[in-house]
Amino acid sequence: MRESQARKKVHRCIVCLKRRILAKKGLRVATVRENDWKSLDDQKASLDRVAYDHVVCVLLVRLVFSSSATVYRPSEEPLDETKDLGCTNPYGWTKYMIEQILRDFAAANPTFPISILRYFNPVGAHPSGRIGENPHGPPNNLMPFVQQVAVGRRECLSVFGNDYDTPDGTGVRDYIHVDDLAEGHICAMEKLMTMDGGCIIHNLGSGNGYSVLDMVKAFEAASGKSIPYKVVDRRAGDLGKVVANASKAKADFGWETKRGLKEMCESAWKWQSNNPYGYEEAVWIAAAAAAIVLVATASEAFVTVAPLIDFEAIEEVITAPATDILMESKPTATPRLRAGRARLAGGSRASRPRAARSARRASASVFEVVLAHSKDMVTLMPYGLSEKDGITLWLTSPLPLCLPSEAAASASKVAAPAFDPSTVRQSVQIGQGPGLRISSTLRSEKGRECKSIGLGESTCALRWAYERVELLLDVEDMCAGVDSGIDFHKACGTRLAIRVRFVADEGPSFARQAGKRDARACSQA
Ligand SMILES: O=c1ccn([C@@H]2O[C@H](COP(=O)(O)OP(=O)(O)O[C@H]3O[C@H](CO)[C@@H](O)[C@H](O)[C@H]3O)[C@@H](O)[C@H]2O)c(=O)[nH]1
Repeated sequence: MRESQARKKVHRCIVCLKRRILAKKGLRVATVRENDWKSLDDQKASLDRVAYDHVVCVLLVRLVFSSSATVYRPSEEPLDETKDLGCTNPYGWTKYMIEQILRDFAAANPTFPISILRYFNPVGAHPSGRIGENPHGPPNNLMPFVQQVAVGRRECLSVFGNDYDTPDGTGVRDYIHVDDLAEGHICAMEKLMTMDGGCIIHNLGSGNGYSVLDMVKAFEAASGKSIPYKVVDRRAGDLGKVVANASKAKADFGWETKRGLKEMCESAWKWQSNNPYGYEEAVWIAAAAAAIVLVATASEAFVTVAPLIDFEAIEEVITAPATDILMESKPTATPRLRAGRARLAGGSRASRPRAARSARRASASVFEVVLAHSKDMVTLMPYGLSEKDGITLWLTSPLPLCLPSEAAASASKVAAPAFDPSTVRQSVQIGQGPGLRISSTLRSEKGRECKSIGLGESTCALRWAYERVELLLDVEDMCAGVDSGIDFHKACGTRLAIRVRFVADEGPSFARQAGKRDARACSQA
């Protein structure tokens, strides 16, 4: 979908939303296009007065601002909206200043109602586990850090100080589930609909304080994981206790938090465990049952498929479109592709040494791979490679990688959703073990966008921007104990065609490693 189409779609949604709001208020709905606002005065005469006002209001003059508890002058008393303001960090000052501007603006424009919402500590995720917080780099905030420890991305949580004047000495905060926060916004918007002007300010917090260790324990209970932690010095600027007095929001628009620590931690864990590396680094591939097909071509070199092979599912996954796609990308490979599939489907381990022998003869080997995979991890283990070997992987997304529809996911069918760049995030994550370094180039089929991605030692991330792209991964170095493998984490949505080519100056040194690999492969299978 082109950008203009995406914009139109968003615009239609906005208009639809506005109409619904108006209809809910029992107002006549006037047809007003987004871009018409400048000429609304001209249209005034032709519109029903009330509807006009509300259309204008909906379009132009109602605003909810996401502010923060950080605008309050440091205080360990429960913070109500009358407490003194004053910040200790630049982020806080941005919120403070915007609040000030909005207050002034509302005063100067008495028909412009504004709601300022001061968030306390939002945590948790959408209950589906598909939308969650995705910090860039090491998380600064407590819960994302805890989540990454639980999922194995970080070793240990640092607890910033245990000598505060709090029950267990660790910092106490007012954590609020993001869904409660979202509902707070709806309440604020509804309140604004009843207002002719003015600026209202509300805290969005629960009024309950929990310590760092309370949060750790709650998360351990929700996730079943242990969260190792060590106590370190206080973080500069931290307060012992920051808790909201949230009674004003309840009094003014009937809002209060409904979800507790359990829901916060469970939803956060669902998100994090489903997406260990967040949006950028998650692999979204087929939603079928755990299945993977490797098809050896060219020199018939081999890749060991470690766990979770479900050949029935594979047959289901390798449907005509996938094959077509492979054919499209490499038409001459088709007969070998079939042969390779048959051999793999037979699952004969005895064929592996033979495949390795074939591979020995080759200085370049090509594997065609089709993946279909559910939540579980599948490991592709490059067979019998040594540190001298190079490997090149192409990951080709035949269809845009999308989140599957719920229905498709629950039916364990491969979904082929429509491509909508405004809503879809498409990504792949490749994890490597120690010693495996990868660099990559992402390019769209039409060469419209080229991007180079340097991969770290353990992960890589990319996002598809177009409907069809290739990811070219050059494995530059692979250590001798190739038990690292290449892990494709988590995924669903559609199929990936992956071509794997081994490249080495003198040919892959399978001879030295094949026996060891075979033993390992067998023990894993
Ligand atoms: O790795 C960590 C991170 C945090 N903490 C502690 O956990 C508590 C919560 O910290 P954090 O999640 O960073 O939240 P706050 O420091 O309360 O700040 C958040 O909450 C404020 C009030 O909403 C916002 O203004 C800030 O932007 C937002 O980061 C504090 O006691 C921290 O000392 C740790 O012990 N270890």
